[in-house]
Amino acid sequence: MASVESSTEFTSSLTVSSHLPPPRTRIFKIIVIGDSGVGKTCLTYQFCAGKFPEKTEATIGVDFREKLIEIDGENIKVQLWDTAGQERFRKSMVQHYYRNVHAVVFVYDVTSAASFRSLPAWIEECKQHALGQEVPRILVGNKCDLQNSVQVGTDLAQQFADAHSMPLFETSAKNPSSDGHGDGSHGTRGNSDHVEAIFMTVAHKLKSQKPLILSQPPGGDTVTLTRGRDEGEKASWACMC
Ligand SMILES: Nc1nc2c(ncn2[C@@H]2O[C@H](COP(=O)(O)OP(=O)(O)OP(=O)(O)O)[C@@H](O)[C@H]2O)c(=O)[nH]1
Ligand SMILES: [Mg+2]
Repeated sequence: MASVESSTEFTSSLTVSSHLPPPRTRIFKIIVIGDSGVGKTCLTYQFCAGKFPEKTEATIGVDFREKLIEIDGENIKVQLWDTAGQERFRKSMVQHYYRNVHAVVFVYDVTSAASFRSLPAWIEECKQHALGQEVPRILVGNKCDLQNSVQVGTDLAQQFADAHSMPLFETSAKNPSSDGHGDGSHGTRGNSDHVEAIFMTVAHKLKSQKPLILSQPPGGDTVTLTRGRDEGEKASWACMC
């Protein structure tokens, strides 16, 4: 799979080697997990294609969707892993979902109390795959357009999100500008969150967590790009699978 390396802007105080490779696009791997039917495929499609898919079928294994975005002048590829909710379609793939993942999006359906009750099991799966605390997680309640069928109130979802130190977003993959059904993580909110804003928030968080640091090797006059943390993390960024 493609390697992930870095680029950044250089400050004028540093001498830059003319042998530096051309800037490459960083890739953020974000997995989207939750029960079958909660709308993971629709959410990822809405973010990447900008529309609601006319028809979806249960995801088998995983579908990849990518979108190139720009944050503070840096091009970043957001790679969404739209995972299968059905156990039989995911069991051989699970270990690949979690390998070198940068962020996790947990999705439930606001019209399905069962999908909300499943969240602890999804969190447990993350734990079993030894996901580090530094990996951002967010909680998304989808299908807010179905206001008359809501089974999971914002207060309950917010309590759960707080207990697990995750921000909560409520949205609709179908109608991103539909009215929400109450107050959310951001205080009083009359509208549901836009799908695009949710994934952009995750990307911003990742970018701020993973700054590119310019360092000058002792005695050298060239600039080395590092990620500022230990080698293990650098390796995990350099290899997707
Ligand atoms: N009204 C409404 N329906 C939605 C929304 N998001 C998804 N759906 C519908 O919910 C059903 C399931 O959506 P999917 O995106 O395929 O669900 P999934 O989570 O990917 O399911 P698996 O691939 O089986 O894990 C489809 O019929 C969608 O049209 C939404 O925001 N509002
Ligand atoms: Mg799907």
